[in-house]
This record gives sequence, C-alpha cells and structure tokens, in this order.
Amino acid sequence: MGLLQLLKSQFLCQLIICYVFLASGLIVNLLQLCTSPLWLINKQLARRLNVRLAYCISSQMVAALEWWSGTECTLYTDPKSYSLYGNENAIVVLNHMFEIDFLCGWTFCERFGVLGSSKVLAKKELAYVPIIGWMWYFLEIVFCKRKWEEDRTTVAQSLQRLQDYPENFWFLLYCEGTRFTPKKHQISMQVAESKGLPKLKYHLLPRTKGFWVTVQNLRGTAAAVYDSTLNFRNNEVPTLLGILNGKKYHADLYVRRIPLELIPEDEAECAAWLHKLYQEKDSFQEHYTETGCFPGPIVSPARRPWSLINWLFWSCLLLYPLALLLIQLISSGSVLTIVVSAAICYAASAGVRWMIGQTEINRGSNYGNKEVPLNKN
Ligand SMILES: CCCCC/C=C\C/C=C\CCCCCCCC(=O)SCCNC(=O)CCNC(=O)[C@H](O)C(C)(C)COP(=O)(O)OP(=O)(O)OC[C@H]1O[C@@H](n2cnc3c(N)ncnc32)[C@H](O)[C@@H]1OP(=O)(O)O
Ligand SMILES: CCCCCCCCCCCCCCCCCC(=O)OC[C@@H](O)COP(=O)(O)O
Repeated sequence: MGLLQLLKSQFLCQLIICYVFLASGLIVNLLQLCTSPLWLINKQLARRLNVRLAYCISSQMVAALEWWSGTECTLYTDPKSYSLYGNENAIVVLNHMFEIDFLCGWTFCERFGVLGSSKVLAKKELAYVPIIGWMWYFLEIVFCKRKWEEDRTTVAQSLQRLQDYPENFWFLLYCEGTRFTPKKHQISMQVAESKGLPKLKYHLLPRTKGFWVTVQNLRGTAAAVYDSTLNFRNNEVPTLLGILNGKKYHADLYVRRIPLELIPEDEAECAAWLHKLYQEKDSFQEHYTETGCFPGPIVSPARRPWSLINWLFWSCLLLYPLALLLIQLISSGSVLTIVVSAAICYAASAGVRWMIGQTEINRGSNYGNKEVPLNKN
C-alpha cells in the first residue's frame, strides 16, 4: 500500500471529508431556504440559483468518486448520439444493482454539464435525508410513495412543473423501483411468470407505470430516453464507504439514445415496450459477464476540474475556522467544553453514518420483498 493510499484509508481523513460535506451542505441548504421569496418574484432565476447551489453539494460526492478514490468511468455509446448528451433534456433509464449507481450517474451528469439540474423519481423517504433530501426539495425532484393510487396524480403534477425548466436536465428513472437482491429478484420473476413475460437474469421486473407517466408528461420537454446499463469490472461490489476509504473502482456504462417519438403513447403498448427494453438490457449484462465489456464503441468524456475546485474551496473555507476552534478548545483547558465538543463530533459522525446507511442495500426497504398472490391465466 502506497503512502497516499494509506493516508486515504485513515479515519481522520474521512472525518475531515465528512465534516466539510456536512458543514457546507447545511450552509447551502440555508442559502437555498433564503431563495424562497425569490420563487414568488422570479421563478426562473430562483431555479437557476438552486441549480448552482445544488452543484456545490452533489459535486463533492462526485469529487470523492473521481478525485479521492480515482474511480474510472468508461462510456460505451454511439458517437453520433454523444454530441447531444448534455445539450437536450432526457429521461435516463438505469439498472439498480449497485450502492453507488446513483453516484456514477452523477459523475456522468457532471461530465456533460447537467449535474446541478439533474432530477430523479425518488422514494419519498429520501426527501427527509438531511442535506441531500433538503437540497432536492429546491431542485423540484419528483418524489413517489410507491403507491400508484397516490402517486398517479402527484407524480404527473410534479413532472408537468418541469416543462418550463430553464436548464437542460436528465431525469433518472430506476424502473425496477428498488435495488436488486436475490429475494426481490425471485419474487419479481414469479410476477413475470404469472404475466407470461420472459425471465430476467440481471434485473428485477420493471414497474411500468412510472415510466409511462414520465414519458407522457415529459413529451415535448425531453427529447429522448437514454437507456443506460451499468456494471463494474472484476465483479466488484462498490460501496460509498469504499469510496471514502479511497478504494478505486472501474465503472462501465453502456448508453443508447432512443428518440421519445419511438415510445408508444398507449399505456399497455408503452409497458410492453419497457419490458422488451429490459430484456435487451439483460442481454447486454450477459454480454458483459461473458466478455468483460459492453457492445459498441468507447467515447469516454474526461473528468472536469470543477468538482475538485468546488471541494477545495469549501475545504479551505471550513477547515480554517475548525482549526482555530480546536486550538481554542485545547488551550481553554475546560473539561466540560472538551466533553461537549466531543459529544457534538460523535453525534455528527453518527448522523453521517446514518446517511451513508441510506445507500446500503442491506438496509434497504421491503418494497418488492413481499410475495404477491398471483393470478395465473
Ligand atoms: C447515466 C446517467 C445517469 C444520469 C443520472 C441522472 C440523474 C441523477 C439524479 C439524481 C441521482 C439521485 C439518485 C437517487 C436515487 C433514488 C431512487 C429511488 O428512490 S428508486 C425508488 C423510487 N422510484 C421508483 O419506484 C420508480 C419505478 N417505479 C414505478 O414506476 C412505479 O410504477 C410507481 C410509480 C412508483 C408506483 O409503484 P406501485 O408499486 O404502487 O405500483 P406498480 O404499478 O408499479 O406495482 C403494481 C404492479 O407491479 C406488479 N408487481 C407486483 N409485485 C411486483 C414485483 N415484485 N416486481 C415487479 N412487478 C410487481 C403488479 O402485478 C402490478 O402490475 P400491473 O401494473 O400489471 O397491475
Ligand atoms: C464528499 C463525500 C462525503 C460523503 C459523506 C456523506 C455521505 C452522505 C451520503 C448521503 C447520500 C444520500 C443519498 C441517497 C441516495 C440513495 C440512492 C438509492 O440508491 O436509494 C435507494 C432507492 O433507489 C431504492 O431504495 P430501496 O427500495 O432499495 O431501499
């Protein structure tokens, strides 16, 4: 292990990174809150400001992936489509198998200049995660309860609000609705069987309603669906804790651009189209397992310095007062102040650990875990 790698694996370094993330995140959340009156006066300006403020938070996590862990991300795509990435609105359909798949998604957003504005159809529980969830509120992220009776109107309304969004955005949709586990896979394949659909090996059966409602409400707003399939080299199982430890991974992403006009408007036909798409995605994963690469040419965009610059900016801004505070604390010699400060540090690190826990599959929800009564036709 090299000296740098040893340094990266030190708890103190990770604590400092988390402190910068936490403190800057709360400052940004506060600034976002201050933009509230602006929404009434100049909504488009408020949106543009929030895109930049959100970038300050999400790009720190991207910097951790790209610059701290040195994780490499390779893009397999058609060079003709490549020039359109970042220059149009798009719906991104991604497989949901890895704890850091959202972070790899963010990395590609960063490389194509749409990180601050990118959106997702997210489970409601994530809205309450401090910093990220609060940031999403100001980004007009679409939340769902994963209860169609309630979601059908709220999701459609939230999507319609994006029709005049002033910046290009990518809208991420995990059609599987939850992360892959062997049990969820087994149950969803029972559902597939009962519906007469072919079995999938690497994906859960996609939930089609969210896709249909998204496509219908973003017609005329988004130009295409980016069908994206992600995998990691050497059967790695990447985690956010691994990233913080400085572990380097290698992500491969295969993206196909599908113009929105090609997607059927009728709900049943749209659902059948999505099922076919997932069968194709499954075959790409099979190809990856067998050959170690996706089909198609590699056109990888280089990482940009902005996420690193943003990170260094916040680190300089926040580490200096922290150092002063520590010096004052130690020189004060007050046991009570030291104990209280240690307790605050402990609470903050427990809070960050809880946030990291939100990304862990073994702490995931029970959605898709329950056997459903099947009507075999
Ligand atoms: C490459 C570049 C990347 C770019 C990245 C861009 C942006 C990044 C931005 C942000 C990154 C942050 C990432 C944060 C991640 C957070 C993500 C999440 O929170 S994922 C969870 C929430 N999202 C979804 O669930 C979306 C998919 N779900 C749907 O679309 C659902 O339909 C729904 C709208 C949520 C409604 O769900 P509900 O369960 O109520 O209804 P359904 O109709 O779906 O379910 C009933 C239906 O399903 C059948 N069924 C039953 N059991 C199963 C099962 N186990 N598997 C599959 N199907 C099942 C059942 O028979 C019913 O069938 P039918 O429709 O025929 O009646
Ligand atoms: C600079 C780096 C500092 C890092 C330290 C702090 C890290 C804090 C990280 C908080 C991240 C919170 C964002 C959570 C995004 C989780 C995405 C996700 O994958 O959600 C799962 C859902 O899709 C499905 O849920 P399940 O039904 O599988 O359950």
